[in-house]
Amino acid sequence: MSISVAVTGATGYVGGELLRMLLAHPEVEIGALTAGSSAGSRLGDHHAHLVPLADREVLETTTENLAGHDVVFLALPHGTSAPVAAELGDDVLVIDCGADFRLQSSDDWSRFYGGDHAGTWPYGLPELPGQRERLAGTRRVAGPGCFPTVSTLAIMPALPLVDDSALTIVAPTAPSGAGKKLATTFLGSEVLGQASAYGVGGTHRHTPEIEQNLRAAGAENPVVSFTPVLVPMSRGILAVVSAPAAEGVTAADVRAAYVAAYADEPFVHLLPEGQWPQTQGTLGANTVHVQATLDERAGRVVAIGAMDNLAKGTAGGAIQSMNLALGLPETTGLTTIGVAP
Ligand SMILES: NC(=O)C1=CN([C@@H]2O[C@H](COP(=O)(O)OP(=O)(O)OC[C@H]3O[C@@H](n4cnc5c(N)ncnc54)[C@H](OP(=O)(O)O)[C@@H]3O)[C@@H](O)[C@H]2O)C=CC1
Ligand SMILES: CC(=O)N[C@@H](CCC(=O)OP(=O)(O)O)C(=O)O
Repeated sequence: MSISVAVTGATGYVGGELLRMLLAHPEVEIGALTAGSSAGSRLGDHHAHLVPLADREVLETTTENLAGHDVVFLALPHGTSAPVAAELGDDVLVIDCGADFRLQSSDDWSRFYGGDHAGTWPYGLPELPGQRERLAGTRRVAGPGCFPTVSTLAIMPALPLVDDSALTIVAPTAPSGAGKKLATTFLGSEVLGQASAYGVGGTHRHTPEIEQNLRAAGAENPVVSFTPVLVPMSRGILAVVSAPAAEGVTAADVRAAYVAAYADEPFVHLLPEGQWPQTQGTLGANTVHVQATLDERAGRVVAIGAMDNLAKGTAGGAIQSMNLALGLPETTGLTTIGVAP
């Protein structure tokens, strides 16, 4: 089986990570590579690490250039994906790495993004209950935001054990989450050697997406206070999630819930008791490392997830969804092996 794949936004961070991972996929043949203003350049001018593709020309993102592929990944800025997707046939598997089709509520879309809501596609987080079935055979996938993936997987098993109306998430994150254009405008002197919170006070646009996921995972009335924190690293997120424990919950209950939930998940790695997730172990891998416990004194469950925002957080997760949509084994071409030190 050879699946022809086009990547739009190929010169960006997500496009580059998609191509790095697709090069390792045994069933994939890499077709058109497209972008915006950099059309006409060589891919190697943008991604020196993608040696096998260095001399490939970057094409314009047009319907003609995307025609004839089995799969089209959209790694474009918010609002750019919907018009491109509208021109692609229903038989083509289209996977959007941006936000255009993630939210179910048009009110949430208006409040956090503004403008018209393009619609809702099957959501590319296979670990949510029933989601593998929804992704099987689909020809449209909305790839999740990076904070929603790691936060959801960190706290999901504990939801029956906590008050889900009082969740807090504080998540140190890498500037690469902002994309190449923005990340290269951060001054080194402003990012190196400091940490800075942003999107404070319930304003970050991933807040409704996280709550949507927690509802899908069984939470009745999830209310999340989410604060991302920019820190000096090239990739990675460490999501620290906590919520009041329900009456009578013990540390053993918390551990048992995580063991049961993740025993068979290929890409969620529950660490041995007492070992806490670090971003480094996830770099370049399609994994989330998870640990949780009970803070008995404060009466809260504390759960931590580490993830590479570009790997499982975007490109790897998108390829995992591609595998499911096409009926391939879910793990095909995806690694759980990170990079260290
Ligand atoms: N970075 C991350 O960690 C994550 C990103 N995402 C999402 O993935 C998508 C891509 O993000 P990222 O790679 O970080 O962004 P980048 O800014 O790094 O890359 C954007 C890409 O889109 C291309 N592009 C920009 N405008 C247009 C246009 N009008 N038409 C065609 N191509 C265009 C750019 O091409 P050119 O160089 O020619 O301008 C570039 O290839 C975004 O929707 C983002 O929200 C999702 C989860 C995590
Ligand atoms: C550092 C930084 O700016 N990170 C981004 C993460 C964006 C992301 O992961 O996803 P989408 O943009 O596709 O929603 C942010 O906070 O918006």
